[in-house]
Amino acid sequence: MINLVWLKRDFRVEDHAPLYYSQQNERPTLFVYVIEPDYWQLPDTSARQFEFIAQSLRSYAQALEKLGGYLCVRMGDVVELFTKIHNKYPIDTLYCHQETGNDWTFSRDTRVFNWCHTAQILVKQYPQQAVFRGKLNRDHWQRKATHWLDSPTLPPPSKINSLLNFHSGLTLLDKYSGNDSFTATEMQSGGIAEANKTLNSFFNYRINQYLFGISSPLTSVTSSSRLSPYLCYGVLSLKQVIKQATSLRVDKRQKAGFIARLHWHSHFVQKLESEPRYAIQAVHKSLLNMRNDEFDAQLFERWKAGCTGVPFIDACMRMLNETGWINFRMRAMLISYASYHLWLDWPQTAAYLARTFVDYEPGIHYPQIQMQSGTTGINPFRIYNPVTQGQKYDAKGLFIRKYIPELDHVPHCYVHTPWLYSALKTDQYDKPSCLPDDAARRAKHKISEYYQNHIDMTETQRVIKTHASRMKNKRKKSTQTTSAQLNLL
Ligand SMILES: Cc1cc2nc3c(=O)[nH]c(=O)nc-3n(C[C@H](O)[C@H](O)[C@H](O)COP(=O)(O)OP(=O)(O)OC[C@H]3O[C@@H](n4cnc5c(N)ncnc54)[C@H](O)[C@@H]3O)c2cc1C
Repeated sequence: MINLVWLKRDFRVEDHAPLYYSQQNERPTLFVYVIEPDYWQLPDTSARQFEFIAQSLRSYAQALEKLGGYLCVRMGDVVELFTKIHNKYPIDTLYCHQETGNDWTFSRDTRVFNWCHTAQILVKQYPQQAVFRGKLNRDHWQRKATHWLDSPTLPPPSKINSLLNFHSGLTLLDKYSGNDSFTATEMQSGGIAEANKTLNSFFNYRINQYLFGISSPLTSVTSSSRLSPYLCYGVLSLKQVIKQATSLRVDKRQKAGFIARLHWHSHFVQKLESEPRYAIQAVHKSLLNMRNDEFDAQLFERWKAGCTGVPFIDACMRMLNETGWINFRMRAMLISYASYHLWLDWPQTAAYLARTFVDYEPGIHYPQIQMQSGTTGINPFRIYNPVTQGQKYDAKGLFIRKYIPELDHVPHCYVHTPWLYSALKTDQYDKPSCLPDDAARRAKHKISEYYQNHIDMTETQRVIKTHASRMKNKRKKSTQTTSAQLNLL
């Protein structure tokens, strides 16, 4: 009999519960990662995410080998592959981390665990965030989360009892099985060494600029921690990063701002875990049909390509397309612009953004998308003015000029509003379909009319009870001295 460690989004050897606990018995262990072609066909997945995973898995294989373990990579359906393995090497226990993914991964997990049950294989699943399965009362979440985050982290095992004595199938990582070629030319690299390098540079130097720099797309590239892809694919342990951050001797406000966001990670993922509908439908049931009667495909294409005619929006989208990352405020502005100014329903825009993000984490992504699109029914409308945002966070227009060379010749006073510059030819850079102020006015009118006529307050109470943070009042007090970004939540 063997142990099977099933890797999903957890490519590290430190604080890795499945790896650690699988070595507490005498059985040899097989470490498996399965490339699932059906997953990589989904509209919210992309080649850039696969590339990051492939890099991280290669580095994981090296780390495992140092402990005496070897990695097996296969491509196909997980249940079919596990059945084959089980026929050859009977599996006693399947060890894995709990995953809060999209609808597809949830049904895949259900199939795998049902199969284990039928084949009488024991399943040991461990959380890697402060996220809890099953019906959860939000009043108790904070206490449970604190308890879990305070519990000790696990060391890597000193030695691995491996079934294999060689890595198998690593070359499959060179063969992406998805349906797009959406790679990012300048994306962050995956792997344990890269993760540690990023973490160390942030903790040793960059954290001092954290709250000053995170709002602008220019400065956030270095001021923000840039840990998101390492956290979402489990190259770093969230718990370990929180513990390390807590013991840092740096400016208290910078440290508190960073740690607060690490806690938000689990707070948001818990929303999707508690209500998986978040990924497919408006969470407030009265708002299910708010935007579904009109979807302008042409506007959608212009938004995706960074060609809406509004320079700050377009520069942000082009940066995202090229690098696979942009800061929080600009993500919020991009989706808000699509949902309000362009009145595009969020499921398609959310899938596109997910595909652009190397750090796509469904549990953060969908709740954020719905908050910024006004479909939770409990968050205030966030209709950003892209011109004033641009003037505030890119006062000199450097960011715009970096990503929109068509505007090189436009005088500085028009760089945020080129539609006012009469010498601009439309074959160089399009005019917006509707001026931002007019589009915002129209959206406010539509949304308040819809809310007035359709909102069911019982449903609003249900959403508050299930999902709202119980930290609200405390947080409001503390934000007065920290960052304006906190107010967005
Ligand atoms: C529409 C929208 C979609 C988003 N989708 C994702 C996503 O798919 N994956 C993702 O990791 N983040 C997502 N975010 C949250 C946030 O933008 C990113 O976590 C952040 O920009 C990543 O950069 P960083 O690691 O340098 O962040 P830092 O500011 O350095 O934060 C450190 C970590 O805290 C967590 N964090 C930060 N902000 C938030 C937040 N608002 N909510 C929850 N956790 C947070 C992340 O794990 C992040 O890596 C989204 C935000 C919006 C508005």
